[in-house]
Amino acid sequence: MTILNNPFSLLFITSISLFLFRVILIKTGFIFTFKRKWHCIKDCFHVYQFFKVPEFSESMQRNQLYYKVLLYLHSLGSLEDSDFTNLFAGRKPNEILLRLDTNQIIEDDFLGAKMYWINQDKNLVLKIRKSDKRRVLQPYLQHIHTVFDEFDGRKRELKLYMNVVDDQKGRWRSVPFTHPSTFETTAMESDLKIKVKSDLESFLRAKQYYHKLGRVWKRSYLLYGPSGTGKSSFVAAVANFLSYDVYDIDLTKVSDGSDLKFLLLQTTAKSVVVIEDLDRYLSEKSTAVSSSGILNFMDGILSSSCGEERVMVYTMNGKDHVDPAILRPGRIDVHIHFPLCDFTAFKTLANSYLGLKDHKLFPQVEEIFQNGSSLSPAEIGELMIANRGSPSRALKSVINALQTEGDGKGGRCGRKAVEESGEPSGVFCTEGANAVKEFKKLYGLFRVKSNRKSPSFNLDNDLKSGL
Ligand SMILES: Nc1ncnc2c1ncn2[C@@H]1O[C@H](COP(=O)(O)OP(=O)(O)OP(=O)(O)O)[C@@H](O)[C@H]1O
Ligand SMILES: [Mg+2]
Repeated sequence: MTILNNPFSLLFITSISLFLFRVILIKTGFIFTFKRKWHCIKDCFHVYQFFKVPEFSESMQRNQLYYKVLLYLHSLGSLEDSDFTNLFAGRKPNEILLRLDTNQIIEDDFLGAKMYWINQDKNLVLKIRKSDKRRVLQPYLQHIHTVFDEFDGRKRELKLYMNVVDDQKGRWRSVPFTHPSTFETTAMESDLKIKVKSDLESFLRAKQYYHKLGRVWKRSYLLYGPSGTGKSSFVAAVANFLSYDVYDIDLTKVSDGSDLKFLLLQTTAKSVVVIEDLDRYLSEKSTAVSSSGILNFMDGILSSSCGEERVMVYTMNGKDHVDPAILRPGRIDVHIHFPLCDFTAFKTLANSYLGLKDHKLFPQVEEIFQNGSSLSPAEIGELMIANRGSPSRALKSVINALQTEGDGKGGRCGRKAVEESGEPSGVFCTEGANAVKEFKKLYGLFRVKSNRKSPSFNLDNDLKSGL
């Protein structure tokens, strides 16, 4: 009793009690439970409105807003404070990504209003107080667009989509696209690399031009050449260069022409749509899609929005037995030949695989290449990887392989070339030195014309005039 009569002791005991009470409140879930109950009570006195953002439209086209909102929500700090969320490994080592779970609710504050997002299966639902709606909804959606654009401009996480037969969860499954291939790592003639890059850049700037012409804003490439010459790696390099997603179409999993169009409909803008080994599918008839189905797909005639801002790439081992209708301008704008390895490509490979800029064995290798080559960059790359501990051994094994595998007579050419399919005769000799000459001539014309008009216009003018 004497302690309680002493004001100092009383003050001390009260402070200790308050401190302990605070610790209990913070350390236990009491305060959170209280807050939640309080929210529930407040909810009863407010009228809410719900706005659904579905992943697909009625015509099964992907809803861009859905992806913008999803990306926005993943950028919010409140995701970390959720009761439950998914964790995934990121692209960088030790990177952990937080991902929304089904039915997870995310809170967001905007201009003093509380916004709730509910992640339902294939829908994102915005819950907002009716009294706040008029004031904040429009600016809030605008804010989401701005955040998305900023993020998109900085760096998007690219995705590789593959088509599946089962359509329960849509026709595309995606994984992060992490292919390291770039134009720098691809062994091809440097002139050609520069021209392809500028062709792609000019395509990116040409939206208005395509629209003025009433054409779908897309550019189609044919990559053809023997196996292991870098066609698939080139597709990855294009995607990395443009920061575009990749949609890889497996034609064996497509039931018919309309199914193929449907797949295209479900791709998003800013993407590279690839069909690998098209010649094989066509000749073996290993796909249920008819040639006319392929032609319709290439034309992208379904609607202007389904083919917009796409780069279409078709790969083939050879185009000799392919219906010329498939190769005609408009369907395929640029043809790029991927030949077997030549000395220039060999030097690029030696530099990237072995770190060699020069070596005393190079003249010998060059001499063998002068007679032609029978090995692909993939084969030469493999020899270099296997012997990377000793550059001299690696070069000797390449020399050996070139001498034994090939007849040394240069049966096949060793240069890359690009063609615009608008060439009147439809033919550029892409073999050997001729190919280089023709290619330079072609791009020489590009340059001349681009000096006269804006670059984005010229490529198409060249095509239209049947360059
Ligand atoms: N031109 C090249 N420059 C650098 N690496 C290359 C080149 N060509 C092939 N390679 C290497 O060889 C491997 C196989 O190449 P890729 O898969 O791109 O060939 P491809 O032409 O698509 O073959 P296929 O016709 O069999 O599909 C890859 O690992 C790639 O790194
Ligand atoms: Mg390939």
